[in-house]
Amino acid sequence: MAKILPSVFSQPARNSAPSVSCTASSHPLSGGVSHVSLNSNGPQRVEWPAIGNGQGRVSTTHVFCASSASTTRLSSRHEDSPLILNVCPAWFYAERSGLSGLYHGNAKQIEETDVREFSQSRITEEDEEDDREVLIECRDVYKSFGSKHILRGASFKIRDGEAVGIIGPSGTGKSTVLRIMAGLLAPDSGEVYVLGKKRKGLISDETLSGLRIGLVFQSAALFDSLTVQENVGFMLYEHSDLPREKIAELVRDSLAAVGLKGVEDRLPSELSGGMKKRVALARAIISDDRVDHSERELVMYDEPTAGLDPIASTVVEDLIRSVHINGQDARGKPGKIASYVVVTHQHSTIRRAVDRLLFLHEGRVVWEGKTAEFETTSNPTVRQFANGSLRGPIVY
Ligand SMILES: Nc1ncnc2c1ncn2[C@@H]1O[C@H](COP(=O)(O)OP(=O)(O)OP(=O)(O)O)[C@@H](O)[C@H]1O
Repeated sequence: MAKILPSVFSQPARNSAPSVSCTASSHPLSGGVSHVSLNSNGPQRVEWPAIGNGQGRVSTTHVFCASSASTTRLSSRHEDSPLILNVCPAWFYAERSGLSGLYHGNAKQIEETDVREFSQSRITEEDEEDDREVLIECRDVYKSFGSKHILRGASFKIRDGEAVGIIGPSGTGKSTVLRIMAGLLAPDSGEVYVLGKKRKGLISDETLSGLRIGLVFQSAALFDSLTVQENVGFMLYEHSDLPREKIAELVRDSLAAVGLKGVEDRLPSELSGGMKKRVALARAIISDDRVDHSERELVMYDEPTAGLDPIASTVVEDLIRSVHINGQDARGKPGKIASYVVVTHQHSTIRRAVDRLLFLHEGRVVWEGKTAEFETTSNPTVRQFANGSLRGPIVY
């Protein structure tokens, strides 16, 4: 029995049946758990290897699922967020940040009883897989609108330099998450950390956080009565003392970066849907070039390709990539925007524009993975979504 994790063995299994027991042995080098055996109801005895890093502090998460037929390693990652729990009614051995234990239940029971507890590990915890700075972290965020409980314990991190997609069924709270990250909406409970500092209110209450956050709305949200020039340069006209000619030059540069020329004097009503989205993108990336560009920047796009034909979508997807080339801004100058988040439903956008995905379902992140894993994961919720199937855990 592993000494380092006494809680695993001393605490009663949740919702336990009397015949379940769990044993483990220490890894000779790391001191972590190297092997876990689960003896569950009936004759089957399931065993599986576990990789622990022990030493009293477990930063790696391992979730194992023991069904009567087989034992599957569901996940082994370093995230604080809850893992793939929407899998099967079974026994789970979950090890994370000192909150290790043996759990039983179907997805609902697991999520409702244990996920909040899982996400309580400290923000300062080292991440062994990805040590890039965390720009924004949401921890156990809840948000309701009246009686509609939209976010129910959403936890995730966005790191410096990442291109992250947030996907999931309609109405699951993706745009709500973006607005909370952007500081336009306050969570009912849970925390949002910006560069490791807990946000206390909305963005309007904040002193400089060191992170510039841009949000490109789904509808492009251009001001109808302003020209493209005025829309793109809006922030600089309102909040900088730059001369008008200089703003005009920056607007021109930003529009050129999204492939638009000579549209400065047009009104939004004179643009196609794709052009409006590009203008919104230009508005998100424009900035006063006298400002210290060592300040980090995160741009968030809410369904940037919704309503566009496949080719126009490709143009916008590639633009999103290109304006975020690491180490360069939209005008090819050194330095700022390298991180972005895209909420999308479109497969092409998932494939082309982002590298990592967060899958939001019923108000929580139920799956995270690289874009390539989206097509191959066995997670039934993601599989159903990827295949557009009517059968599966997502109920319409
Ligand atoms: N300000 C608000 N007041 C009341 N209800 C709201 C508000 N904002 C969002 N909602 C509701 O919260 C739910 C989640 O909305 P949200 O836009 O975050 O979902 P989504 O996952 O982005 O959906 P979609 O993919 O369809 O755009 C919806 O039912 C929506 O009607």
